[in-house]
Amino acid sequence: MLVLYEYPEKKAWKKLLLRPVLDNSSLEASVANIVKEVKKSGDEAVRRFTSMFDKVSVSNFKVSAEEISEACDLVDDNLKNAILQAKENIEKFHRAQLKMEERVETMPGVQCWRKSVPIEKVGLYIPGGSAPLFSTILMLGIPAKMVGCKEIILCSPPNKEGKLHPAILYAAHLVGVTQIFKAGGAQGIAALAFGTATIPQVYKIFGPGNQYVTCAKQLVQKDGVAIDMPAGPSEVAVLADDTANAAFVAADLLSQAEHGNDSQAILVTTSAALASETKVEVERQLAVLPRKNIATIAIQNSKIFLVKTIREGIELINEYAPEHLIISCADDEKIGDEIINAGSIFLGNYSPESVGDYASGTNHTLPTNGYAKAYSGVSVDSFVKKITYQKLSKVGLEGIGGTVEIMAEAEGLQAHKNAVSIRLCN
Ligand SMILES: NC(=O)c1ccc[n+]([C@@H]2O[C@H](COP(=O)([O-])OP(=O)(O)OC[C@H]3O[C@@H](n4cnc5c(N)ncnc54)[C@H](O)[C@@H]3O)[C@@H](O)[C@H]2O)c1
Ligand SMILES: N[C@H](CO)Cc1c[nH]c[nH+]1
Ligand SMILES: [Zn+2]
Repeated sequence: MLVLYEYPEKKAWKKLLLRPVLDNSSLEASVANIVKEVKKSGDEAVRRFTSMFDKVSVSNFKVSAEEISEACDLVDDNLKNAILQAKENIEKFHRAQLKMEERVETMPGVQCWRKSVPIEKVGLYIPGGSAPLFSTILMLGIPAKMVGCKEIILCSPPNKEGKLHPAILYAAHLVGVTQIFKAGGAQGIAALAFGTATIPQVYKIFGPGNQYVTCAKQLVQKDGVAIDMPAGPSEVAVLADDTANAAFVAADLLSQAEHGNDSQAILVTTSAALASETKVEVERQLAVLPRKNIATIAIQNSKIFLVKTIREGIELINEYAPEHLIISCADDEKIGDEIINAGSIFLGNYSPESVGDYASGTNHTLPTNGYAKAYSGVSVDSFVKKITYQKLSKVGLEGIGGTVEIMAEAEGLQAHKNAVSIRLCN
């Protein structure tokens, strides 16, 4: 049952907006142990934790070419066509992000420019604990391939038969993943971070996952591996006025609630009528969901906030910094412009969040747990490094040299000054 908070005071917001998290100390300790073991014992530890958590013993983590071709035959044409349509839109949206930057002459004879260089080896984590999220492969594999990453390594947890879902293998093959491994959870992340005899080490790890996966990504960063962002349990916030439709709002809240027990959905509204109708609708729609058990727990962690004005609603949303925000208000675009903290925004009554999850073109790998205050979702930029270049002519160095000499001297760094002076004297 969704809890309704009527006109909560601002000073209470922070506490009311907390996400449902596992006890952090025990989570970190158990994930740190898994990471340490994989670093020390490689494949043996990955195998051990796979039996422990995925309840299956896997002799060879690597997915063979035969397994891929068998899986491709198993995916029906309807699903293949849907995946192809989604792929086309995701490619279109991400291709528009590829921009060549100009050379800039900051002073006569001083040229500076920046070039995007693909990260050579990337690891894609594809969640598979409670649902095989093959759509995430499109979200990560398409931009990785588009920018030219050479090695694209995919890890995902095996099912009880020790296999990956056929659609995962089909999508991975379609986007050009180079190697696929049946290893999930914190052990899969650690394998990508340190490498094992079977699983190659990568330079950056991408992808969402549950709290174990997200914690592992954050821990391996300390060993010098980059990560995209903390993309943990899914969440959605809806900001609505009395033009919203309660049945649509309830469906949107449930669409994220069904991801996991620790997902969260919140409704912020100025309409008391919408608040109570949505409560009823959520119960009605929830009762017939196949993942009712999961969504029910997530809904218990979810909330409705009745606020006095939309302005107050905007402030509350900016404090919450949701992964997804749906704005179902008459002034959707104007309100959207005032949101400063959100991963991805869906405007109006006909933009359900699940369209962004699969097929509109935007990326669904997004910051959760308030990280949208500082992080963006995955984009083509996530898969490149930007190298800056500069070239000075003699005239250029003559023009800028004095400035550098004065600054270097003021910092007490004589050798820096000398590198300029020696050239100006010759
Ligand atoms: N933020 C985003 O962009 C985004 C996108 C898609 C999905 N998600 C989220 O990804 C998550 C997927 O979670 P999932 O569980 O279905 O799949 P998952 O693949 O992330 O995690 C499954 C793995 O967790 C590990 N695990 C389970 N219990 C454990 C325990 N007690 N100790 C240590 N490890 C354990 C196991 O190794 C298992 O293979 C959901 O929370 C969903 O909301 C987020
Ligand atoms: N809503 C998830 C991101 O939080 C992405 C997803 C994949 N499949 C369905 N949904
Ligand atoms: Zn989703």
